[in-house]
Amino acid sequence: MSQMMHIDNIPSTPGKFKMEKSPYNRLRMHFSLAKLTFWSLVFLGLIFVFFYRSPASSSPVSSDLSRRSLRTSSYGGPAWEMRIKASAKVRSRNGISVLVTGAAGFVGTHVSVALKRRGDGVLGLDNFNDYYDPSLKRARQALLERTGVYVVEGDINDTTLLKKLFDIVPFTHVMHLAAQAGVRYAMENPGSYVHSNIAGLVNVLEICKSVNPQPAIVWASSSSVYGLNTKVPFSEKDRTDQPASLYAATKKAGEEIAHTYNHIYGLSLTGLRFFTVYGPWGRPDMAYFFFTRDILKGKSIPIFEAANHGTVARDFTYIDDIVKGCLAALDTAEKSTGSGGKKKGAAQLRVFNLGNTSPVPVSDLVSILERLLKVKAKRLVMKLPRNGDVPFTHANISSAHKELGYKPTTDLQTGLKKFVRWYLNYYGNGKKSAQ
Ligand SMILES: O=C(O)[C@H]1O[C@H](OP(=O)(O)OP(=O)(O)OC[C@H]2O[C@@H](n3ccc(=O)[nH]c3=O)[C@H](O)[C@@H]2O)[C@H](O)[C@@H](O)[C@H]1O
Repeated sequence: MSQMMHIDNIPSTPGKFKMEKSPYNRLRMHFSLAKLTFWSLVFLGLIFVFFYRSPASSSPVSSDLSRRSLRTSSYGGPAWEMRIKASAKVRSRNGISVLVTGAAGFVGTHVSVALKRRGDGVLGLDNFNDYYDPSLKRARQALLERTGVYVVEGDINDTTLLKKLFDIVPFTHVMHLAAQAGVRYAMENPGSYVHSNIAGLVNVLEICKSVNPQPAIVWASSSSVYGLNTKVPFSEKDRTDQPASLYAATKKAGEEIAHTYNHIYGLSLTGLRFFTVYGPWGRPDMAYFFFTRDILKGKSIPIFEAANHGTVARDFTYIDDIVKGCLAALDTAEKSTGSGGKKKGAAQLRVFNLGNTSPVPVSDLVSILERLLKVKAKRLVMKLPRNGDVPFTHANISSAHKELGYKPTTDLQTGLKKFVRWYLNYYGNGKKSAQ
C-alpha cells in the first residue's frame, strides 16, 4: 500500500512527524530560518507600533469602559490623510472647516450633513461605542459617507490622534458633540460620563488651545443643567447649581471648564443647552424612541408622573430646529484670540438655550404616538423614580433668538410624524425592531 500522506493526515504534533531526508533539506532550512527571522522582526515591529500608538495611555481618567469599544482603530498613511483632506475641503466662498466630534451620533450626523451640503469642509470623529445599538451609528456613518463626510474612528481622549488631525487640517471651527448622553444611565456607569464629558472635553480644549490658529468651539451642553430650578421658563441667567443627575453635573462642569479655557487661553467658546432633541435617526435610549418600539411590540410603557399625580413635561425640540441653531452658533462665533497656548485678548464666551418654548406632558407625547402608529399604548403610570429625571423643562430662547436668529418652527405633532415615518421605513414597517 502506498505510504503517501495527505495534508489532512499530517500529525498535529510536529515533533512526532519525521521529515523526509533530501539533499535540498539543508538549503531549505537555511532559507526557512532567514524567513522566520524576517517575519519575527516584522511581527515585533508591528507590536511595538501598536502599543506605542495605543490611546489607552493618553486618557487621564480611568473609568468602567470594559463593555464599550473605544479603541482607536489604526490610522495614518497617505491614503488616510487624503480622505481627511478631501472631507474637510471647503467648497463654498467664506466656508468654514469644521471638526465634528460625535459625528455618528444623532445631532452630529444631522449637523455634519447640513454643513457639508452648504459647502463647508467637515471631518467627523466618533468612537462608535456601544451605549446604544452601534449598527444605527454605522448606518448614520454610511449616510455621511454618501454625503462626502469621512468619519475617523477614534476617541476624543486620544491626544495623538487629535493632534494629527489638526496637523493635517487647520480647522477653523470645532463642533464638539461627542459626549456620554442620557440622564438615567449615569447611575449605572458614572465613569463613562467622567471619561467623555469631563476628561474628553478637557482633552479637546487642550488641543484647541495649543494649535495655531486656535479654532472657535461650539459644544453641546444640556437643559439638564437647570436641575431642580423651579423658575420658568428657564433663562440662561437662572441658577444652575442644583443638578439632579451626574449627567447634568458633568455638563455643568463643562460650562465652568469652558469659562476657564476662555479666560486663560482666549478660546472662543459657545455652549448650547439642548432641550430633549428628537427626530429621525434619533437615539434609541430616549423615551419617544423606545415608546414607539414598545407600543408597536405591544409592550407596556412606563409613564412617569410627579408627586401628587403632577404632570411630567418636556420642551421637546425637533432636530432640524437644533441644526439651525448649531449652524448659526458656528456662523456667529468670533475667532479665538490666543496663539502658542497664550491668550492675546478677551475672547467670546456664550451659552444659549436651544429649546422649543412649548413644554408637552409625556402622556400627550404618548397620545400623539398612538395616533401616528394607530396602536393603543399599554400605559403604566408610575411615580417619577429618583434616578436623575426632573419633572419639567421649558426654555426661554430670547437670547438665542436675538444673537443667533434662532426660531424653532416644528411642533411635536409634526416632528413626531416625521420621526415615525423614518422609524417605520428604517426598521421595515416595524417588522424589524429597534434594540
Ligand atoms: O434636554 C436634555 O439635555 C436631555 O434630554 C434628554 O433627556 P430627557 O429629557 O430626560 O429625555 P428622555 O429620556 O427621552 O425622557 C423624556 C421624558 O420621558 C419621561 N420618561 C422617560 C423614560 C420612561 O421610561 N418614562 C418616562 O415617562 C422622562 O421623565 C422625561 O420627562 C436626553 O436623553 C439627555 O441626553 C439630555 O440631552
